[in-house]
Amino acid sequence: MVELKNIRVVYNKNQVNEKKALDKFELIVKKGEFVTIIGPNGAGKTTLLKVLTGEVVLDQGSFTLNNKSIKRIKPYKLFRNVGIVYQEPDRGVFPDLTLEENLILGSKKGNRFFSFGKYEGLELLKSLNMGLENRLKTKVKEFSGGQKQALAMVLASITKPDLLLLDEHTAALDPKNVEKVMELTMKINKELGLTIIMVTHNMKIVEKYARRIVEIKDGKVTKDFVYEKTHNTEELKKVTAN
Ligand SMILES: Nc1ncnc2c1ncn2[C@@H]1O[C@H](COP(=O)(O)OP(=O)(O)OP(=O)(O)O)[C@@H](O)[C@H]1O
Repeated sequence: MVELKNIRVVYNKNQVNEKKALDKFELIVKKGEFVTIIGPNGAGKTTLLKVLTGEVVLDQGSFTLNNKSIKRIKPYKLFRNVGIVYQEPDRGVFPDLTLEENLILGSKKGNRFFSFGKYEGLELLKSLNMGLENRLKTKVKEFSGGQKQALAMVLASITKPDLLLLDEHTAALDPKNVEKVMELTMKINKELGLTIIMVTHNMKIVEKYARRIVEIKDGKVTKDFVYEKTHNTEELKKVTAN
């Protein structure tokens, strides 16, 4: 479970360009939940993800992950407990290594079992039918953006982090690959049971895949509701119209 209480993050504190990016920010995410974060530019979405990865210092408030205060988790531990996939497919993979080497490095036991070729995640990748089945020995830099991003998702998930963050992870992909990567996202949530917080500006994705939607504006949660596709499309329309 993720618990953010009364969070304030201030950039450039005590300078003329001081900016409160999050203020009195509250969010609780249960284990296994899939939460979609939306909001206008500058609302504080990326800052929220930076709080969750431990990249920014809290000016005020507390963040607990599975009942442990992050103040007591060492940064390298947080890195292991929180996975993140960014917009740019190259950021989440090792482009100069082969698919097999990427999977070995990404696996939990990667280092110890390197020579035995043990790795996880290949079945998940194969199930997407993205043409990766027979490309274990191919260098990842030769893959398409969609293939790389699918691999980045798998690498961020196979260690089963307590939390998986997705920062506009489909924004650089063409519509076909957006669908594939979202299919994988839902599998990772449902089949691996990972808790996911996804930031997106893509309202088609919101309409098709979102369940709980949290809207952020001016550093605060302004809406938080479960999107029942048949029931409250009006609620979603109100949010997306802004
Ligand atoms: N490193 C920084 N130094 C100073 N101000 C910053 C910094 N990072 C973000 N900000 C400011 O904090 C506010 C929140 O930014 P943030 O990047 O979290 O918003 P966002 O919702 O992710 O926006 P976008 O959708 O455009 O990515 C903005 O006003 C932004 O200009």
